Amino acid sequence: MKTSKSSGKISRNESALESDQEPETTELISNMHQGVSNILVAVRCRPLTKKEKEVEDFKTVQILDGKLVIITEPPGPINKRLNEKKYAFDFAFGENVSQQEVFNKTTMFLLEGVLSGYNATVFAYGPTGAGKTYTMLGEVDKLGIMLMSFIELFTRIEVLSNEREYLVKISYLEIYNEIVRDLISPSTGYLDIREDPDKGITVSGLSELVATSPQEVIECLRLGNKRRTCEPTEANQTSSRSHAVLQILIEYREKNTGIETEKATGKLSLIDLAGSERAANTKNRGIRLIEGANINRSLLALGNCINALYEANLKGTKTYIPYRDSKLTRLLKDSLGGNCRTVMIVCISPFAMFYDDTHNTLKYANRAKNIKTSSERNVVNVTYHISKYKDIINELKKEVLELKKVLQKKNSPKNLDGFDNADKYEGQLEGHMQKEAKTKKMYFEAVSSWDELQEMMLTRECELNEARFTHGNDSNVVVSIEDQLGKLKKSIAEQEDKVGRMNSQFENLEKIRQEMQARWEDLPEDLTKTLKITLQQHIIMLSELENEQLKLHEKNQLKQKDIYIQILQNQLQNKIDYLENKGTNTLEKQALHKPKSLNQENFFLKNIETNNRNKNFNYRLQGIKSKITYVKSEGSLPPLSPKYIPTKNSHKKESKIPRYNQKYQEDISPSSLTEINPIHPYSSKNIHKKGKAKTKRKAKKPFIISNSEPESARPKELPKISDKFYMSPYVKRSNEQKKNPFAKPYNVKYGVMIRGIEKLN
Ligand SMILES: Nc1ncnc2c1ncn2[C@@H]1O[C@H](COP(=O)(O)OP(=O)(O)OP(=O)(O)O)[C@@H](O)[C@H]1O
Repeated sequence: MKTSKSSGKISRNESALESDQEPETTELISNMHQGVSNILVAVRCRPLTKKEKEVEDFKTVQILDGKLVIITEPPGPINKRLNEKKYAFDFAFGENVSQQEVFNKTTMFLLEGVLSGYNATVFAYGPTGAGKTYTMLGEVDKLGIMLMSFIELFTRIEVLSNEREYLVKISYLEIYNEIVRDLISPSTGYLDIREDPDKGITVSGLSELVATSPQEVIECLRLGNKRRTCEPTEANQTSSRSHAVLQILIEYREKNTGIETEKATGKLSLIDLAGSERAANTKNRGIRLIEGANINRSLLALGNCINALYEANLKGTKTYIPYRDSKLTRLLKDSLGGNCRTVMIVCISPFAMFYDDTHNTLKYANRAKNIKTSSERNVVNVTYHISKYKDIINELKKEVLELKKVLQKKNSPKNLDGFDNADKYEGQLEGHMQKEAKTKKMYFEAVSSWDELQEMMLTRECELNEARFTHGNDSNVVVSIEDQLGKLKKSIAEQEDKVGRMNSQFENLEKIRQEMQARWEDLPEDLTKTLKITLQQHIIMLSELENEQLKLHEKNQLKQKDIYIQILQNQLQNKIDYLENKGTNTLEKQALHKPKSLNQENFFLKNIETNNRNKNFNYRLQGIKSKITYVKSEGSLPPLSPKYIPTKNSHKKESKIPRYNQKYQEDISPSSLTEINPIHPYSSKNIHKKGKAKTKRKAKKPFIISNSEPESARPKELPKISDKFYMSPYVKRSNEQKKNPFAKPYNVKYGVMIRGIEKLN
């Protein structure tokens, strides 16, 4: 036998179920399992008995397509025309349908549920002599639903015994004249029907027999039926005068779980009702009449309950259901509207004399089929197999995740009305951007000031050199310039500190900005977009600011190169002059020029060496380029190197390198360089403002330093200026951020000049 351990489902019986059941049954079963409908109504019409055929062989009932019941009013003296009514049911079984087929279609599918903790009820309803007992209990060799259910249940339990421990208990009672009696132990007397909050409807004191095989149940039923109140009536020679209720309780517990599991209980109620009858037809008298009244009373109550359930279903509202009107309805409370899957097998007779009963029965049945109830599993103590716990845990995990998401959404500002928090976040960003922009500007200002100080220092160094050359080392002018240089160096060091502070301030602000961005993730999508766009604009603005600074710096670098070229040209020219004069001039001339030229030459060579060793010289050249600007714009003489001081011999110099001749003569004319101004007259931080050395400039003709100089006119080799000046990493990053402004920024130093400061340190 094939079993499925993991799912606990019954393979053998499922396949048996599939093979035995009609497709429409599968649909009905599916509907019942889904709770679409919890009541299945089947009609079974028995054949005419011999006796009936002798009286009247007209059949009032016809079954079509296994679902349709056509009832025809027998023709009489008044109604000559045949009057037909049609009713459709879940199943309609004709007179030739076997017991097995009825069981397969109406009861077999319930058993799986019963074995898994659901309640199910099958009851036969109908007028007396219509075949209820035949259907439920059966006859010799024609077993009814009760016995077939037992046989099937025990077969299934055997299959499932590897996984579950089952306990089967049976009780058998009758309701006779509104009295409940135990059919297994008749000595228990009359019993009470009670409603237990946990167990549902129970009969107190009812004996329960633990059954281990179908044979035990057959024996029990045989004994019970002997005790059942049956009397011959006009309608039925062995008429059941009571409602017989067989209940099968199935408890089970999962095996081998390793976990203490709880038990589940399924209950199958199989009911053979007493026949509904009309006193007129039965011709009962005395006790039979009272029996009939009680039977009809309980069946009437059953009919009323079915009606009420039908009405409630139509209205979709809660309606009072008169279960308490009879013992039967009290007992069937959870078989009709409660926690139960119910099958009502309506037995009818085609005998013409029972036409009215048959018709009324069909009307009830028609209402009953519209009842929908909600079925629940009896989970007093639910037992699960270990594999099911895994599924449950996974489902619970999913549920927890979903709930967390819901909770997050609920707590998130996204759910606050619209953009309640938009102002707050926009305000924060605005404030932060202002801080960043301000800090960045302050940083650039600090660097510019530092640059200016560097420029001044270079100027002073040039002046110092000149002063030493002109006035001697101990002169007042030299001492004064040395003093100024000392102060300048101190200011430069302070300015460097300031630049460093500004830089780290900006870095901190950047971190804060990143934290702020992270907080935006939980905001409404539109708000996040707005904030990101605003931030993007801000970053672009910063980049533009940085680019401007870079452009300025590059421009200065070019000018510095030009100046440097010019210095080299001068050196070269001086060398040439010196060599030319060496052979032709007098010894006095040589004495006059040689020391000066050598002095100048040493000064610049020293600077070139310094430049090669570190980049200080670059910064000093930066200072020089500023001077050029002054020279060009103001026509003032730059107080630069002694190189530019003309020789007293003012004859036109002829370069031996022809390509330099013209330019050199234009640039350095003797008349324009007769005097030098040792103090830069326009420096904003001119510490010599009040100095006595302030003199008026006389020279008008400045150097013409132009970047438009043809390439061929430039010296082939220039002192290298570090690549780092051509592209700021910050600008690089900003360009990337233009593409993706929210890309994670990598760790860089900001600005080009700060690097220079580091080098200096
Ligand atoms: N489907 C059937 N095929 C053949 N015979 C049937 C069928 N149904 C009922 N009978 C026969 O009809 C007679 C009456 O049936 P049964 O006793 O089951 O009726 P009942 O509804 O239980 O009546 P009551 O309510 O009075 O107990 C019996 O002799 C039974 O054998």
